[in-house]
Amino acid sequence: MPDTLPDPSAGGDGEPRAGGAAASGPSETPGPAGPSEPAGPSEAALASAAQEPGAFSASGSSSERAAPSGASEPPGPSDRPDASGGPPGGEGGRDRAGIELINVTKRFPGQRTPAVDDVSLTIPGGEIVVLLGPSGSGKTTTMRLINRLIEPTSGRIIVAGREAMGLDPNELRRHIGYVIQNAGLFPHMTVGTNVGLVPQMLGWDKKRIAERVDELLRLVDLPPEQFRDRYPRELSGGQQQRVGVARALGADPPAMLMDEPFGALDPITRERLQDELLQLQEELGKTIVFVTHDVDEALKLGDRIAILDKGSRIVQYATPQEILLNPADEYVEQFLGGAQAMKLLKFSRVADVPLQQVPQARPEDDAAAVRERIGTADDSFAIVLDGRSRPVRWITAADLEGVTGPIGERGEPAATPIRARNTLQQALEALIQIEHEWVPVVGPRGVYRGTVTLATLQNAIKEMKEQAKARRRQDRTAAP
Ligand SMILES: Nc1ncnc2c1ncn2[C@@H]1O[C@H](COP(=O)(O)OP(=O)(O)OP(=O)(O)O)[C@@H](O)[C@H]1O
Repeated sequence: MPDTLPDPSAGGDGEPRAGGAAASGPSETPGPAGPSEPAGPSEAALASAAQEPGAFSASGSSSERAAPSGASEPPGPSDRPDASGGPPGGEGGRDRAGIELINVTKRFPGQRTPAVDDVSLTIPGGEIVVLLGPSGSGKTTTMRLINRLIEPTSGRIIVAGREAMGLDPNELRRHIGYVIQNAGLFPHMTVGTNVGLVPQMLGWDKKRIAERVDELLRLVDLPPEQFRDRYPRELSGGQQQRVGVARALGADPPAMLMDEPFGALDPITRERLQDELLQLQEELGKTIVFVTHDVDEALKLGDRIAILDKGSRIVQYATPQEILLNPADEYVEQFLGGAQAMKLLKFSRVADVPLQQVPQARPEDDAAAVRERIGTADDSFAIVLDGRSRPVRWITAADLEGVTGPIGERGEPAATPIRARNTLQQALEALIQIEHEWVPVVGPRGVYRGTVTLATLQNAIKEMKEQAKARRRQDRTAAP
């Protein structure tokens, strides 16, 4: 490993970056030091420096996207885990690898206005929070403050219950993966070496690194045997970006900062990578801060979105649904660009609406008992689940006429399920395409969650509109 490595992330988007860790111009905080690590490599690589897997990880490696509680307020400081200290992965930090900014200001030398001006923001553990704002609003600066590539002028940052300022910057970055536009891969290293960089910095042995590299490449859908020995220039933009994500996940950090990771990709690749990120998140449940200019990307990916104005001033911080139904002001409306009703369908998730619950059955269940569960209504049925609670068939009372003993393989095959993270628009498309009037909904590992019908969608939209109307009335009453 050479002593000094070039910094592919510096000026990746053509602009000099604050605290860019170019080989000759490291970040404001010193780069990690260690016997086996390079001096001054890419900030992306360094910022995603490693940790022992799971040492700091959110409990439960999978989390369904959090259904909004209806309240637009994020959890307040009192909801966060212990901010007073304790080891990473200790009681306070393990549950929720949340991030909190408290009155954070960053004023660059010689600048009249702060790039980040007294910002307070709570990023709940296991969620994707999108920072959406125009160019120069301070999104990147905010990200770099979180992993201490730059230091705040004032204010506090809490990461997984610990004061960031009290942590060694290198230790902090071991808990936070960092993905940037154009991936920031080292061009002279193979894909495998790029992805294994962080475990290598941690001093893992060769076999363990090789296994982890292959595992990560598979995770981002790049078959290791095809991709591990290629160089970044031999990959498409989308593939490079996937490698960037794999590298950031190197040592399973509980949190990831993603700064316009898909900004340079064509729309189709971009959509595909967004879908992959959501799928990955369903399994991994990371705390992700994601920066974008693109409102559709924000609505699609964000569990919550912070809409920023100059100085990272938060104009609105709420779920996508809440923002669409109740934009805080004209600035937010302008950002949304109209067509909110369609966007509601396009970006609200099945997980966000109440699902219909129908009787359930297992192949080994007694026919008479299932018939009783189904009842007598003509359109009644039970959904049959397999041993891993996945929907496989549906069965009516008529199918069980005269049957004794277990229901076995009776009934019709269930429609291909949709996922709880799918949008209402996708649910509508699925309902239009299939013969039945309902479609099963599944969560992680295909586990059954409920069913969706046209009526479910209609009621959900009606309910959302009524909630928004009630809130507007409340706002008008509260206005002086
Ligand atoms: N190192 C620096 N020195 C001085 N000013 C800086 C520095 N880095 C950023 N700024 C300024 O801080 C403000 C916020 O920049 P930042 O890069 O955080 O914005 P952004 O919202 O990420 O923009 P973009 O979407 O264009 O990347 C800008 O006015 C920028 O010029």
